[in-house]
Amino acid sequence: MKLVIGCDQGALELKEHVKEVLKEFSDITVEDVGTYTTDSVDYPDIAEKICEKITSGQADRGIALCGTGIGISIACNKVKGIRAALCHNVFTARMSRQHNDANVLAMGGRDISFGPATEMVQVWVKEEFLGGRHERRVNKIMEIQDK
Ligand SMILES: O=C(CO)[C@H](O)[C@H](O)[C@H](O)COP(=O)(O)O
Repeated sequence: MKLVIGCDQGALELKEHVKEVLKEFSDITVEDVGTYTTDSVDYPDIAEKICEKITSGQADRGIALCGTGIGISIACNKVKGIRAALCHNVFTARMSRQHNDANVLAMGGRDISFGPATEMVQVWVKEEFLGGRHERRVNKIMEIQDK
């Protein structure tokens, strides 16, 4: 799986931690689209970079991080084809894959500590979409963007 990851200054340390966690998965390649320093940036710009990689097919899924995860997830969800899930624990991370087929995991660097983030990422990258009734609902979500 090709994974794209990005953050603003509010989640730089969490991004570096997540990249370390992802190294345990030999079948996952990671592209980091920034930011790379603590200088202030605007999270919508990072969201666009992440989503462009996914919608162009250069990445299968993404991880989007800002201080709370809120702003960057809102921005990602403005992009057609993106289902970004702001998750706070292993349960929501798992459900976002099983029920929502989320293609972006959003987390807050000022919200989630490294321990829970580790487990959330480990679960999220491996969990599969269950389909069935969930597929009908996800299809309805995607139809909204075409109205
Ligand atoms: O979720 C966010 C925005 O909705 C994030 O917390 C941003 O990282 C935050 O807004 C950045 O704040 P800063 O004070 O400019 O670092």
